[in-house]
Amino acid sequence: MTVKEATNENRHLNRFYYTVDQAVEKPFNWKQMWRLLGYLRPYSKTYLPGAVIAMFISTAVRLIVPILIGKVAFDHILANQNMTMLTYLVIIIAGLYVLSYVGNIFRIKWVNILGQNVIYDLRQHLFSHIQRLSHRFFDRRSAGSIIVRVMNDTNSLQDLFTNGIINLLMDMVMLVGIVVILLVLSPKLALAIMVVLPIMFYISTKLRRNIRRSWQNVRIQQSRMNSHLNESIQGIRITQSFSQEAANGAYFEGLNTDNFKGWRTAVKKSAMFGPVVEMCNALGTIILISYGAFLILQGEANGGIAIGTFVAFGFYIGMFWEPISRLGQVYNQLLMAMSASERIFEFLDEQPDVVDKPGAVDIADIQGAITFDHVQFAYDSDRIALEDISLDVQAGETIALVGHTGSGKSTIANLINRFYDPTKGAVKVDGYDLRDVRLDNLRRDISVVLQDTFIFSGTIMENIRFGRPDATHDEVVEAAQMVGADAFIWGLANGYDTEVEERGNILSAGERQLLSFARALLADPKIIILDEATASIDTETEVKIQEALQRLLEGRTAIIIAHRLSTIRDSDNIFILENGRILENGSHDELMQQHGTYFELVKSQFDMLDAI
Ligand SMILES: Nc1ncnc2c1ncn2[C@@H]1O[C@H](COP(=O)(O)OP(=O)(O)OP(=O)(O)O)[C@@H](O)[C@H]1O
Repeated sequence: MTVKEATNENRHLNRFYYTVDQAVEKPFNWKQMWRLLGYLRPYSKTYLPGAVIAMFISTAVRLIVPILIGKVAFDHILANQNMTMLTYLVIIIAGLYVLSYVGNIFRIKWVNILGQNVIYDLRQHLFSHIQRLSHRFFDRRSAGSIIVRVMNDTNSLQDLFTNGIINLLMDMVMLVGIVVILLVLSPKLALAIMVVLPIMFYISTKLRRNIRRSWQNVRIQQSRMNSHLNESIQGIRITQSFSQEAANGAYFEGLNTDNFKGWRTAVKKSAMFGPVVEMCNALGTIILISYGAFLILQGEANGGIAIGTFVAFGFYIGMFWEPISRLGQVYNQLLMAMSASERIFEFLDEQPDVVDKPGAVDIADIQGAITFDHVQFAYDSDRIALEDISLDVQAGETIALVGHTGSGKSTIANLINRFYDPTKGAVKVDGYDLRDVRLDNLRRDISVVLQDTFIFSGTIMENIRFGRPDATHDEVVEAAQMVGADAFIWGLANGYDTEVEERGNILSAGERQLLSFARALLADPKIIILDEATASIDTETEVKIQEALQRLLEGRTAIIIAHRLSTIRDSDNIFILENGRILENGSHDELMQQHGTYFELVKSQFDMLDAI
């Protein structure tokens, strides 16, 4: 397949676009800029003034030296052939260059430290803020788009903070300095040369923006390739089992082609910048030589210039283009910073909807009684997930939630954890409305075991310790033994010190669940929620697990969400949910006698087993 075909063929696929919908640049906004500059405040007495002073010193030296060479050396010393003065002058100029060199070294050093610190602070601020946001926030956003903001958007502010702001200051001082000096030396020649200025500024800003957009385009292509690669590797088993390697490969080829073309365009445009600056430089030099020579011939007495002025102009013209072209660059950096910071501030301004209210209390010694008092809940305003749910769970009781997919079982668990607040009614623990209790206090006493257990990268030991980091080695082993996880852990290469990668790919689903049981047991919560927790366990293991569960649940309030009804028959109370409402409830025996929905569910599971 040719490069072109590959691109077109993939156009209809609308995947991996999350990075593309984010604007690359935004108009300048003072308020936002001011907020960004606020991140410099912690360094306003250290690196910031240091960098500014160092910058002023090196800029001042660069501005003074051409005058010393032109006006002092040419027009005075050489005109009077005073060799002693010339020696002094050379020593002074050498000294000034050393000063400028030292100033530059410190400027670069401090500016870099400053920039890195600001990005570090910003990223830290953003991450700790995101960690506090409520589930609703994460419901609306993909992990990819959040990662892009924490990494890429903060990175794109890096240039502004490391070089941009100080360069902006330095270039402005330099430009104003040169213009003033040129006007003082010879207004006529200065104005003639400055004709090139707007042309240069225009070309440099336009061209730079064009180049930057091309590189941005390359970054977007690479981002898409990364996303595709990530998804391809994660989903490789599904791809292979559906024999979709060729289609997937063709899609990658399309992305690769876009990337390839993007690079070519960006490199081509970048190569144009140097020659354009050269041309402007040449134009300025031509004006200087032609009009400057004319003014020299005219003589100082007749409104012309001295030779030293001509020499100084030559130096200044050489210094002119650098700040102008860099100002264009800083301007572009500012526009990029506006869009990146807008996205960062959007996250930072996002307030968690579940927070501790002022005066929130701790439940002194949580017992674990749970009450739902006429609870209504909706994830989105137009779709009710729970309607008029009332239930009472005594401390230490085990209840089960049963119902079809989407009936609201996990939503009940989410409300007990206070991941969301009910839209009507109240959820209470030990009689306390959860909205009046400190979140930390509540969640410390609740453990959730999900069917898709999350395993963090690290050792088995660290994973079990997750909910109680100060647990000793023996306590971890004891917890694992109690839930029957100990045997398989010793079978791993390094026992408890075996490293597992993120999501625990080297473990079976059942093993991951046993780990999460141990994790929950070690955390020693008063309330435990098992959401489909025994679904991945085979029947033989299930018997062991049932015993482990007995131990895990002993003395705790338990909410078990299970499709497999055999796991819940001993529960004190079973609630049957349908479309977010409680249809019936009671013990297994009571419900079986009622011949209602529960009875039908049990019967259908038995029929299924019989059929097998
Ligand atoms: N984060 C969410 N945002 C929006 N709607 C959601 C969210 N989570 C669940 N829902 C919706 O709320 C309803 C109840 O979902 P819930 O997850 O509580 O069902 P469930 O009984 O636990 O289902 P399952 O047995 O499949 O796990 C469903 O209609 C579901 O589509």
